Amino acid sequence: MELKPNNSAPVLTDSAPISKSRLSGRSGLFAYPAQGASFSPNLILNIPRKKTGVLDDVRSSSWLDAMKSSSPPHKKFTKDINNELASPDADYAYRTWLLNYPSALISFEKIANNAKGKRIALFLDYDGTLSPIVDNPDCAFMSNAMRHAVKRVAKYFPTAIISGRSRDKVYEFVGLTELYYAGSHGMDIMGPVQQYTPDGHQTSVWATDQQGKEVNLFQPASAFLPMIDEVFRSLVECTKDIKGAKVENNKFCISVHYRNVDENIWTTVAHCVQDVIKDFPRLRLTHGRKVLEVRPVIDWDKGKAVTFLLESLGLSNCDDVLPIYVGDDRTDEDAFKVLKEGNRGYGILVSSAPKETNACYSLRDPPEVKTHSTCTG
Ligand SMILES: O=P(O)(O)OC[C@H]1O[C@H](O[C@H]2O[C@H](CO)[C@@H](O)[C@H](O)[C@H]2O)[C@H](O)[C@@H](O)[C@@H]1O
Repeated sequence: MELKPNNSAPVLTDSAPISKSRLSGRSGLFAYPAQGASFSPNLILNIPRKKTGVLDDVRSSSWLDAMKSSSPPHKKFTKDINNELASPDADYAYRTWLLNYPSALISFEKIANNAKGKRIALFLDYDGTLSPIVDNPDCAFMSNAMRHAVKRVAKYFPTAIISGRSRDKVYEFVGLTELYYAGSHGMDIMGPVQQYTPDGHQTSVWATDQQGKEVNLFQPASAFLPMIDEVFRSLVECTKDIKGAKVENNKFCISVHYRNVDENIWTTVAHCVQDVIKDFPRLRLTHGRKVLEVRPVIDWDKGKAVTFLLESLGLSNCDDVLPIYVGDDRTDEDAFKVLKEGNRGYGILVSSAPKETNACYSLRDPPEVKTHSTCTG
């Protein structure tokens, strides 16, 4: 990929010390010259982390509870899909929850009426939304029918995928050139060349995509690349003897999967992760679906990525634009919140179990997402 820096080159604004050895000697890893790499001061999050006591956190039951509750047991997408709701109690709870978060399929007419005269902008999560949750993260393929539905919808509406995966990986899975892609939970956005410069974001560069088309690359955490690489290698090393553990490099963040690890040793996984990151106060840990995620402490998330893309597309502050975000995970809540707070559009949560959410509607699983996309397109 050829990169062409535009006029608004990143500024060196490292407001807090970071060891020189971690930044030096690895400039080749930067997507654009390390000289221009930035810790944008207004993006740095101030999350105090105690140096001691980190491991105590892991030992506490709240950690284990969070790990246990991070994902319902995934279902095989076969005919017994409703087995999860086999218990009458669970079924009742789900139907009661649906009163507050109605099915986007059943509410399709209402949604279509709201969208009348408006331009829809569609944002989609990948894992658990377009592809089913499976044991091996490398095999989370989307179906051809889903690909076809997304391709069709993207013909009519600007459509972006915002994933926790690396941007390259999610593109490899989806393979559609007509979409915009944001990887690493929105920390790696390949969007349109901006006719409109999103407010206060000076760290974009022009680049060319696989087709040679000019695009805009926004990577607010680019200065963290050497650190992420170093931590990735340490995590691989320290989890190598834990059967079933898998460390995935998502470029600007790292996933440590424990879905296939014996539940009795989940705390061992958590210990390893805490042990590695305790010396990196600029990294933090979050929970995903049977996964611990290590990411830079910057004020950036999927919600900010939605705002950024809407601005880049010239679609923000327009009354005639209706952004819709479809996602299944905690990280998607940031995007639901952004749309809900500004009353700008709405989120659709993909879940087959009741969950607290900022979304307005729900879909049960990826097959329902496909049906909904087919209706929309
Ligand atoms: O933002 P997303 O596109 O939803 O990505 C979030 C994480 O998804 C992947 O992990 C999850 O899906 C795997 C495949 O189904 C599953 O095995 C794993 O347990 C889930 O956590 C991906 O591997 C992660 O890197 C993403 O951060």
